[in-house]
Amino acid sequence: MAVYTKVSLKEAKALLRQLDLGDTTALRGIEGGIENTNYFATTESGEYVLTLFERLSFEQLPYYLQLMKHLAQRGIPVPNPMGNKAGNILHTVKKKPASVVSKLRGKSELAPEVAHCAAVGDMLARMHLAGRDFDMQQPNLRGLAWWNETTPVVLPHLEPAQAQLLQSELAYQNHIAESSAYAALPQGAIHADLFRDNVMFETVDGQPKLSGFFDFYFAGTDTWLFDLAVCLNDWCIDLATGANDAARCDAFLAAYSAVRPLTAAERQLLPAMLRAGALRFWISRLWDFHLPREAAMLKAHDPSHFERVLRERVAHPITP
Ligand SMILES: Nc1ncnc2c1ncn2[C@@H]1O[C@H](COP(=O)(O)OP(=O)(O)OP(=O)(O)O)[C@@H](O)[C@H]1O
Ligand SMILES: N[C@@H](CCO)C(=O)O
Repeated sequence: MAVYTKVSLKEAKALLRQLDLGDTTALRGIEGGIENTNYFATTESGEYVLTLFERLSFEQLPYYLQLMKHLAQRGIPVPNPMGNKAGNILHTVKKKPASVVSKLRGKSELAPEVAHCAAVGDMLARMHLAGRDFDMQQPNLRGLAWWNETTPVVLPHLEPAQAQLLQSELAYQNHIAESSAYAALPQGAIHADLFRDNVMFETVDGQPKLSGFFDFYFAGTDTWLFDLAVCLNDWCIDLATGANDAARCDAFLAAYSAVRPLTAAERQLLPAMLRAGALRFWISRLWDFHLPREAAMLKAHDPSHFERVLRERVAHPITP
């Protein structure tokens, strides 16, 4: 259960009252998640999520919280950070950085169908456009520089064929990043980790309705195409084999492009970015698996999944 730091009802009441959210009537620890301490809080004005950040610092958090606030203000369904009278959205509880955000309705859809993929594609494009006038910058901390730094750390743990694939793919991505087509890719604030478990859906009139994107703590400034690729690699593949699912992929891309048509450079580089998206999570999973740090040990994801996805993306490039 992800409650590393216990918060009493009294402590929660004090904070939520300061945020003008009314009296807190219930506080319940949330079991999912491994990074942070999370509670659902019910107050007279609604339901909220209280998070105590166990790893991210006071310096790192403003980018993520301000991005969520910015997107929420522009109608993108994301948790909205609640501010105090002075407008501060980063709080302190038990000496740890803390936030109180609106609770999203619904639940994650872990076996998405075409309709779910279309809904995520549509909202992803809207989110990218809504982020255009967000004025804070932070590099994608799990981008190319991190892949170059981390590859030598994980290489000693790999079989020769895996090491060869990892090194050749990294060389390919460094080469792509130098190209003029890459330089032409539109950039902005991206989520960078929008997997099935970071999106909520509710059912309205028997139909799935997207009710929110959350967990923005890998967000950063990067190409919109990379964000799209990360999504396609999770929402639109067969998890057992890593193979592309053409129907879901087409639906995702069509819905995204209907809101923001892809540029020529984006269409050209989609196959390369699908490989980049697989490489990013292969490396991070290898890193978590072979070099575990405290909390990450609790549920290291299977690295071989993204090795399979990468091999599929190399063997069967898709053309948008
Ligand atoms: N704003 C929100 N609205 C509704 N539910 C939320 C919200 N934020 C978090 N949750 C619920 O809490 C669970 C844990 O949150 P989250 O996944 O962000 O955990 P974490 O420990 O902060 O990060 P990680 O997923 O990286 O371990 C989610 O799976 C979701 O069910
Ligand atoms: N979505 C990531 C975990 C959090 O970054 C993964 O599946 O490896």
